[in-house]
Amino acid sequence: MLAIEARGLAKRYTGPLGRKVHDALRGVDLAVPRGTAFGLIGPNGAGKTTFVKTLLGVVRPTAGAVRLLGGDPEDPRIRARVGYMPERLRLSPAWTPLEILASVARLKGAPLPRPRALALLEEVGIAHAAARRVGGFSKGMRQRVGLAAALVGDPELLVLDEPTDGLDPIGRVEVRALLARRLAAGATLFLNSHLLAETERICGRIGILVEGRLAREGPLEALTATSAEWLVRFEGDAPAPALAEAGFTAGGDGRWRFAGEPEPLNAALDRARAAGALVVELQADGKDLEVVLAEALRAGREAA
Ligand SMILES: Nc1ncnc2c1ncn2[C@@H]1O[C@H](COP(=O)(O)OP(=O)(O)OP(=O)(O)O)[C@@H](O)[C@H]1O
Repeated sequence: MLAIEARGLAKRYTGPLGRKVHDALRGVDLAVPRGTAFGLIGPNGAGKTTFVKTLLGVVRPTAGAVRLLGGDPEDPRIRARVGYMPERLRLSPAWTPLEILASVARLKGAPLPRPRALALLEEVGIAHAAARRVGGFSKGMRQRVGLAAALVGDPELLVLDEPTDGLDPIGRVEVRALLARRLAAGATLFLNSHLLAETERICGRIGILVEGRLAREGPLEALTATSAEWLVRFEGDAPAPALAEAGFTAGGDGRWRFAGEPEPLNAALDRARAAGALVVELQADGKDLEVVLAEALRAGREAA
């Protein structure tokens, strides 16, 4: 079952008299299965926010179609099952977090007793300010209120545009843990973020949007994997000739390199251990998301 299904999604923003302004989306196909976490990344202006708004029926696509949780994103019954946190939160300054949650609950037609609202605010770490006006809140505090608002009604699909923007490092860890709990409970996460490390930690599947097109899409491991290479650190006085004999080559940084699939790697590690070596660190030699993004950008611009 799919949580999100986009087919041939295109969005052309037009100016007065229909003059062409910008093709923000140029035919995006995407399927996100239920219960998974998907991260959309890409440079400024790539069309990420337009994509999210199109998903949610906030922006009408020029061409193509979207299904959310098997239904129409403009259907209020579908909307009630989706939690959305926009990139630019507009919170009425005179309202308190409790009042904001109550109003979201009314809009969604979801009952929200006060203890449940307080529990939500507790979960995002803002319960201490539950009855204070948000006008005086810091960016991080506002962000937490926005996240609590997105969680009203325990949505099956959470669409979050830059959810950790403005949060301090502890706040980021807390939000990551919260998202992991929701995912474990069966929710689907769709994250739009500039923070690659953040996306890498939360999402199992990644899409890279470049100039309105999905340049790459797939499981994180597949996007970041190089050929099967491993870096191993042995305890200081490991016998170098025996390591070379076992199939390792010196990496130059104190680590040893092994090229091969997990099975031959383990056999080589067994040989090294039999010769008295002790493994203290083992790492797959992959690219990080930053490198993958840079490659996708280069390829996308060369193709354009
Ligand atoms: N309402 C609008 N009218 C005209 N052009 C728009 C409108 N909204 C967005 N655009 C243009 O569409 C393109 C994609 O914008 P969008 O906000 O979707 O990108 P983004 O990937 O979310 O960028 P960022 O990472 O900077 O938030 C940009 O060139 C932007 O200027």
